[in-house]
Amino acid sequence: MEGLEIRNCNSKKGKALFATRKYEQGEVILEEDPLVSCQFAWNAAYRYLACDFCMRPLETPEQNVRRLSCKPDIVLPHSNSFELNLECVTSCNHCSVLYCSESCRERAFLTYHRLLCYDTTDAQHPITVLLEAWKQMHYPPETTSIMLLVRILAYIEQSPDPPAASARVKQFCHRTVNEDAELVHKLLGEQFTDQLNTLRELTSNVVNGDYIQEFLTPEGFCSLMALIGTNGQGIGTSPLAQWVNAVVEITMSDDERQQLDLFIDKLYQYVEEESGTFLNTEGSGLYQLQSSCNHSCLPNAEPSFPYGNHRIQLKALKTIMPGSEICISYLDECSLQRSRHSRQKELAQNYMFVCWCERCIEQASQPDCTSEEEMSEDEVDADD
Ligand SMILES: C[S@@+](CC[C@H](N)C(=O)[O-])C[C@H]1O[C@@H](n2cnc3c(N)ncnc32)[C@H](O)[C@@H]1O
Repeated sequence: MEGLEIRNCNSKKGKALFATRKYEQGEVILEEDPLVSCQFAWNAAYRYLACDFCMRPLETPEQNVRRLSCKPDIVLPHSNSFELNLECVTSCNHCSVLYCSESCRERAFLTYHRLLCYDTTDAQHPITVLLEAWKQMHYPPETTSIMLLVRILAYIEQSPDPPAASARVKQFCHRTVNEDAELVHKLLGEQFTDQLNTLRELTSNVVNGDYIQEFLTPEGFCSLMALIGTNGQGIGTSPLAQWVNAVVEITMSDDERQQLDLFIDKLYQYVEEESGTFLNTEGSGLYQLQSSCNHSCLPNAEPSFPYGNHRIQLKALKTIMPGSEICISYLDECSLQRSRHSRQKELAQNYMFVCWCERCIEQASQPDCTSEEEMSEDEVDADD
């Protein structure tokens, strides 16, 4: 971990990632693969075809946009600017799960799949039953997946050194028992206690063993749910988004560019109309270094998925000096432009913390400039 260190930041933010050397704007700070990752259950149900291990798309951008927009005749120009090698696609030797390569198949089997191999067409199989229960409790847009939790448990249980694997999992952001319960309540809604018990029972039918007993108690399971809710990083590997990124780089006349931009806007509109919420992130993963990155409303780094799979890259948005904390934004561009009041509200509602970033601390001493529109949204919220 050259050039970086994880250490305690303060009592408000907990652990944080710090630079131990200078990073120039645009420089890659880190790249890492997740401990485990998985597709969201609803995305899989909508046949979002991706490698079961690394989430690389297993369909071309054209196939992807035709399916998501329900327009089978759409033709994407410059399709050759996006290469998708589907020749190496393979499946598990024992079940029908698909992988983009032999290497992903082997790594999945070694990490968790040995314990989770099952006939995906068997409606009675404990994994199918668990996924169906999860889908009924957690409608899109999903923010995490019960499969991520199941893969963590299988990862510990089939590890050559289960206590060490369990310790690695426990290093992720930790909260108190009450905070865990509050977070899971938020994740599952009003029925949370019953639903948590159902999920716990169904999960222990899927994966069980000596080394994971502590995670299958009511408290341990709640804590693991909070762990995936707090640390799960959304993974975006949409082939359509990758095609858009590739065509933006092509040199063309202003006229052609304008036509192409209009065409892209229309594509997104079609997709949004048919299956909007399935477009942006297709799953989530648990990253050891990345998950120690705190949020800032003035971020100095940005994560992306440049390889079209679950490998994350963190790049500097500005020059970062040694000793500085490296922060990303948990909010989207649009929310970042809003007042402190609105940003704090969104972070509290979606991530359950009060933001102590530099920008919020500085703005706390100034009069809040919440717009009338934001105020009236708050009033609507308050009425709810
Ligand atoms: C993915 S973890 C980041 C690492 C975390 N600080 C730790 O100690 O493991 C996300 C959690 O960090 C804390 N956090 C992140 N950004 C924060 C901020 N700007 N202000 C206060 N707490 C923050 C919140 O508790 C949040 O749920």
